[in-house]
Amino acid sequence: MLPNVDFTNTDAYNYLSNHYINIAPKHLRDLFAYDPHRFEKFSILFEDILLDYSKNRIDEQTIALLIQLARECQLDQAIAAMFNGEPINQTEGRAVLHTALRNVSGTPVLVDGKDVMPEVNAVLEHMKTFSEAVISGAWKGYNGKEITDVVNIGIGGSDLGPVMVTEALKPYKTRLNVHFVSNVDGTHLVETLRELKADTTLFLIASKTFTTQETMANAHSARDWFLEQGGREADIAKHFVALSTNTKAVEAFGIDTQNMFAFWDWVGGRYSLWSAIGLSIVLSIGFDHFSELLAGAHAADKHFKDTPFEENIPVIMAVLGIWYNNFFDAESHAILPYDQYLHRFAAYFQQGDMESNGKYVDRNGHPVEYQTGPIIWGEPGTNGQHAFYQLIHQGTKMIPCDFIAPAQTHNPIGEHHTLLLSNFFAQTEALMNGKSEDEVEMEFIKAGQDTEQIAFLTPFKVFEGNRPSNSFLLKKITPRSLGTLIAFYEHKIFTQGIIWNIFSFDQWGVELGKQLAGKILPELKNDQEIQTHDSSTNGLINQYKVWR
Ligand SMILES: O=P(O)(O)OC[C@H]1O[C@H](O)[C@H](O)[C@@H](O)[C@@H]1O
Repeated sequence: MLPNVDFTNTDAYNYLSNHYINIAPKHLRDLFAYDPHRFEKFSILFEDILLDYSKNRIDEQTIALLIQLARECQLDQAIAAMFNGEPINQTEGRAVLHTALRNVSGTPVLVDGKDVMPEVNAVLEHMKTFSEAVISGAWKGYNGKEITDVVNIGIGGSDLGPVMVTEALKPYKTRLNVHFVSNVDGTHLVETLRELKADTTLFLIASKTFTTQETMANAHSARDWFLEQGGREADIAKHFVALSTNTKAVEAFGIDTQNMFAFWDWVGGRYSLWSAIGLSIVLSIGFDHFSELLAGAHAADKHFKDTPFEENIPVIMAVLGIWYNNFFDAESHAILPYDQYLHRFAAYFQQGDMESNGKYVDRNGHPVEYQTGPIIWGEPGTNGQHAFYQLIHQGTKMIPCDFIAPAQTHNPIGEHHTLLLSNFFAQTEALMNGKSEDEVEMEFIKAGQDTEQIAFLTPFKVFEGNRPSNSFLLKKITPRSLGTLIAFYEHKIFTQGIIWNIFSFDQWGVELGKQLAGKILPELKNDQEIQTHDSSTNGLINQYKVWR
């Protein structure tokens, strides 16, 4: 079972509250000036990933107290409970074992006394043989042609992870073109299918529950399209496979269960890219690269489980987030990859983090009296610099940022990568140092600006700095390093959920909208004026009925 500690009642929280008063007025520039060893003290190298967290508003005592906080919240016990397959997702009565999906060590993992690894490995073997057949062209469509295009139909966790990873690992692409359809807006499916041919297209219907409205609607329309384009009912087995935990619903849809890739209720949707839901990834980059992705994540799992908290990357990421969220009142956290291939990384962790820790009820069922999960957002650099960085540099909100960049690019053309990396280094330095009044004035004087203009313009050109960031420098984005990085973020989210004493692995908050949409749907099927809702909802629905 999970521990149950109100972190605001711990000794560490008390100490941190006092310590905050001491740290808050200090400028990072000064902290660096006082201590030339900050980088050595506050950075961790793991394989080909360097985390530099020295540009945070911390000193050694801050980290010691934050680690004490994690200890007092019994994080070690919680980690053991997760890895041991205890039903830590208590509101759904389930274990949380995405770590078993990448347990390449072969050691048994028990759920209710049963080792799940043989089943995990059997599905992986199925994914291997199937993907090899499709990639090699041995798997033929109904006209005897090779598959050229794969369309993954899924949403949320059954979409975002595979999209993010296939984009991130495009340099490893097989000959298959993999597409993703998630939105129930028909435009998504129509635009995706426009260029495709039924006899060379393979559909993956990806849904843990196989009941999700959007996915089922898209799957049925994809099947209609397939039949309209010349495919027959008997050909469906060659062109539709299911990735799901729900065998009955897969059968009811008409997919041969031979072509079903199973996973289990102990895999959370937003943690499922490592499971059969990753089949689109396997088809996109090949099974060997997928195995490396799993191995990278497994290495991160071992690091998280076995490393003292002081040197533990996910724990450090998590407690720094707590420091800003609960002491500095930061509301959001930006993820800023300086790598075009990682352009969906922040979007992926919007679900990963916000669906996990966007909760106001603690593990006792009581409303919390403190802040929980932050708003996660971000876009790749350098694009973001020309869009929203203004607010990060000179806005009124504190936005802790994670900067991520590879030292080596997959596309070394001209000076591009050096230009990119110069921006990556410059941004964290600028956020940290800022630019003082003196510096601004000196610049003006050098440029020959007149005194009146200098007095007027200086305040706008000053950057207060002292804005915190983490830097992840990776040697290169490879399947292994990406797997490790994703798993670090997953464990960060877990750690924060433990400290906030919330359940990170359910998502009841998405149900209300679904229920109400279900109620409204039949009301849209006639032309009668609606009066069953509040005046706003009635007004909107009735105007829609006039215009449609
Ligand atoms: O995989 P599915 O069962 O289709 O679920 C898809 C998604 O829908 C739900 O609304 C949940 O909020 C997500 O966590 C889940 O990933």
